[in-house]
Amino acid sequence: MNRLSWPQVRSALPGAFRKLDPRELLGSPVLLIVEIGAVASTVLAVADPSVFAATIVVWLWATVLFATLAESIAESRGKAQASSLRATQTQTTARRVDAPVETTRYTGNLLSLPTVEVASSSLAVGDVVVVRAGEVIPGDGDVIEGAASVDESAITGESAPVIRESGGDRSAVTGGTVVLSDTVVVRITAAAGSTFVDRMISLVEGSERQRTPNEIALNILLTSLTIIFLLAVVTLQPFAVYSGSRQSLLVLTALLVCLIPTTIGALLSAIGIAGMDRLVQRNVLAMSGRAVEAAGDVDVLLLDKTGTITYGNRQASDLLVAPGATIADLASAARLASLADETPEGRSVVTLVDESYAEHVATSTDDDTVVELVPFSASTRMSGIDVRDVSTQVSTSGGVPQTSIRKGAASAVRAWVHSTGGSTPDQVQTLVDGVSASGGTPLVVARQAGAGPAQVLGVIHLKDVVKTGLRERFDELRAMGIRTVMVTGDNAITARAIAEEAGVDDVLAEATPEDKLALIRREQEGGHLVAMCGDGTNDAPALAQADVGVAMNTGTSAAKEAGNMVDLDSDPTKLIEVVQIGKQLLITRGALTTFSIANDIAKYFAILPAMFMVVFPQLEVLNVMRLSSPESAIVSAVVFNALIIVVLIPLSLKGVAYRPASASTMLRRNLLVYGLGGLVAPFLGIKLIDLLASLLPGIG
Ligand SMILES: Nc1ncnc2c1ncn2[C@@H]1O[C@H](COP(=O)(O)OP(=O)(O)OP(=O)(O)O)[C@@H](O)[C@H]1O
Ligand SMILES: [K+]
Ligand SMILES: [Mg+2]
Repeated sequence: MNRLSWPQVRSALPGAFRKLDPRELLGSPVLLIVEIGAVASTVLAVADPSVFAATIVVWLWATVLFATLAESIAESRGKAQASSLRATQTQTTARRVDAPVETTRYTGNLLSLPTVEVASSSLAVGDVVVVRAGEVIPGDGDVIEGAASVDESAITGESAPVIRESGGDRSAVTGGTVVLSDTVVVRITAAAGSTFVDRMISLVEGSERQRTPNEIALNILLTSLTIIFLLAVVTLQPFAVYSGSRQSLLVLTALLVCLIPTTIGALLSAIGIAGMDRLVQRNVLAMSGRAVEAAGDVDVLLLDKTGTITYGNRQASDLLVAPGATIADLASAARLASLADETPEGRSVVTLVDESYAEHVATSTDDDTVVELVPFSASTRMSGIDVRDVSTQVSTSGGVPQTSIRKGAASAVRAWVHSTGGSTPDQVQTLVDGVSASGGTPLVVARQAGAGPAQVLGVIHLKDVVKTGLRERFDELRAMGIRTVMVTGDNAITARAIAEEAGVDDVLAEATPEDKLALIRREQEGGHLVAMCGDGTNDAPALAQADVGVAMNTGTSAAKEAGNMVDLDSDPTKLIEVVQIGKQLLITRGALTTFSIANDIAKYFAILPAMFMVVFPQLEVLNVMRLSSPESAIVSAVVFNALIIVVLIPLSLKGVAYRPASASTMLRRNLLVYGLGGLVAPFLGIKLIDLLASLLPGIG
């Protein structure tokens, strides 16, 4: 929104007139005072008509209208976007699973369950639906079975399809997007009416816009200034009467409007709306204005590793056998421990074994076994399986020969092996360190047969790829004064290898969800403003605690729900733009406040001499502008005061240019430019308008 076009202004005009309703202006006392002044002047002008009075009345109304126009223009882009989003909310038919689905995790073949067709609007939270290729996903939810490529362009504008799959951190799907291939089973997480798209719509429309703490503080300042000037103008009259130059109410109103901070009062709300809009243009949805402002002051950024710094497509690529074990042992155990592991990592282990180690694995299934699944969790950092052979069962409980297999983070599996009385050979640690040093994630596999000590069988090498171009972007963040810290559940060596490759400043390895949360609290207690980028359910507490929590759109519903921003492009370095936009918002508001207040000072020099020149000819020295007549001086000041709002609308929408620099440098520079500019501009502007106004009969 760099330049204002006439059609844009014209389409915003009806809205601007609607906003003239005094009830709409209650939130902005400065504008309310101007409107009351305009009404009073209109009455006075009707009672005692003159060209001078009529001109003042017209321009006082113009002042209020320009202010409401600024807000209306700022809102116009969002309105257009909202209507295109509404188009995605068409009613569809959903295939709802017509049987109870108990667990939130893997449950077996849900596809075989009976389904009924229902309207998408009747879906409730917890319902499970089946979506086939070519069908529209009927509501927001998490994929609980299957994997599919999904076209999310209706929401993200990105035409390349994305993968959504069960179990991992890429499970969330959005209603209104389209499944391109395969079939997925989705558990609905949002009721119709409170979906992601609903939130997006109310966000871009600004219907949920609440004033931020900074905005409220500034409004209080502006209101105080207004009251001070109101008192000053009111007490001016007794002096004027005493000195024999009683002032007309019209002139006093004009003086008041010129002195109160109308410029920033008029543009304040447009600046805020434009800031949110700039984020939306970058595909970032900010659920709170407070978060956008906080982003401007963020100095620590925490990033999850998998899915945030890396592409998050962690795939098993190799099996490394431990001393004393065989490849057959390792391949079979790894496969068994992954059969029920519904994470993408788990599925990739099965794929690797089936594709590259099939000859080593005995595929015969034993009907006499009872299998108990041990699902992966972020706090145990292990997954696996317990197998009991019921054919040799002696009693119903206890005494049953049991085989347990665990795979997971080296430290977690070492602790498990240790608890059974076993130990981890040094060579295994060497294998683990080797995988880690390459930036891979090692999963150690161990097996316990019967009640004996568990034996380490080997290591699975999970490979992941660091997203490209991160290093330069993290350098940029550093230049902005932001420290980047990678927090990961992975081991220290892997963490360091990836951190090195991506170019982050710091790492916290082997972090549980609680550790991530604690780290944020610690930083906040140290006076830092913390941003967090994450995608997983295990990142949710941290995303909620962070001052700016940016959830990746690829992530889970829980993560998107917890954060206060969602990046539709799932790009962690988008935070650079978010920070820039936040800073720009704060700077723009500061700059225009400075300009507005400096501006008003210059108007003293136009109006006060004009009012009192007759009785105090000494005031002539203040009349530095050499304005043609007292009436012309007052009219020029009022006209300038109104026009400066229009002149500054594009800047308040576009924002003041931001360059990476320290806050104090920026502040000094802005005070100079906007303070000085604010002082000088009215002298030139008012003089110019005076030259034109003096041509009008009855004024000049
Ligand atoms: N399916 C799985 N089975 C067993 N262990 C796993 C599995 N997936 C991951 N792990 C182990 O658990 C650790 C933590 O995994 P998780 O991905 O939840 O961590 P995280 O905190 O989200 O960190 P990040 O996403 O940055 O890697 C991994 O580093 C890995 O060692
Ligand atoms: K003013
Ligand atoms: Mg994660």
